Amino acid sequence: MLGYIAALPLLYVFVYLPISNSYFGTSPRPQGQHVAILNSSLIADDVPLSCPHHSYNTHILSQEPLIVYIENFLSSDESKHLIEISQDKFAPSTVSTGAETSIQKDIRHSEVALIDRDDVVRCIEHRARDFQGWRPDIHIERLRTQRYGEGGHYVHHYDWSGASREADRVSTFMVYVDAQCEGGGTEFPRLPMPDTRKGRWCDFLECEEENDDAEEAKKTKMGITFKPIKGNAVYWENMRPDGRGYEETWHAGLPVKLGSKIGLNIWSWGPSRRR
Ligand SMILES: O=C(O)CCC(=O)C(=O)O
Ligand SMILES: [Fe+2]
Repeated sequence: MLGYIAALPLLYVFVYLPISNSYFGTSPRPQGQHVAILNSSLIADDVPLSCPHHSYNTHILSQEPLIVYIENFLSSDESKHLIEISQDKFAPSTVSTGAETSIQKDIRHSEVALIDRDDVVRCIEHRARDFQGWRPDIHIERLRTQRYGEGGHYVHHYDWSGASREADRVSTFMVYVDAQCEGGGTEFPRLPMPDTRKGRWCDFLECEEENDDAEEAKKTKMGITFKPIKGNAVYWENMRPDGRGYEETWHAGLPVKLGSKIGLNIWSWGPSRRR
């Protein structure tokens, strides 16, 4: 059972084709190399772009699957800009089962804006590709902001689709662009709580009160919730090396109880290793 995923770009034009010499002229390429054919919802390699210096802090939550918390992924000017360019584009979010795409507010209650690729946005795309080591085999899906009002939420789901043998969403950046809200955390019920005595996890995760019972405190607790903190991001890898999705990445956008939250989805597509 795949469950619901955020509406997918048109897959049929994003097919990883084995490169053949006849298609690409005479220069021979090694067998097994692949190339993506892109449509307007996936971003092709770009002309070089000069981006202002930007720095962020990283905190590794897990190595397998790789999950990294990124402080200051966006500057406050970038967040402001993303909010501005999204305003007149927000439309009700959809969910997709693979075959069908529909609005289902019991599953996903929010609005999404497919944003234009101006220079600020392209520098954010560059940052996301740079973070992933400029992997030549991945392509970023057109960026979308997502706005949740009171009661807005997204039930537990995977970001990977499993729908195509050729390509999948190999990684996710969940970026908090605005977070003037109560509630609205991003919950991963299948991830264990890290040792909160090490690192600054309670700055970023919902933490329980200190437990005086030493035995109780030692037990590993399952389930973590990232607080929505403006400018910060959670990065995770969706796919195992064998091509299956990581079940640990099952996650939800918890209901916003008060106020509103704006997220930014950065999804990278890469060749599927499924057989
Ligand atoms: O808003 C969140 O916290 C999660 C959003 C999400 O999982 C998604 O858009 O795929
Ligand atoms: Fe998600």
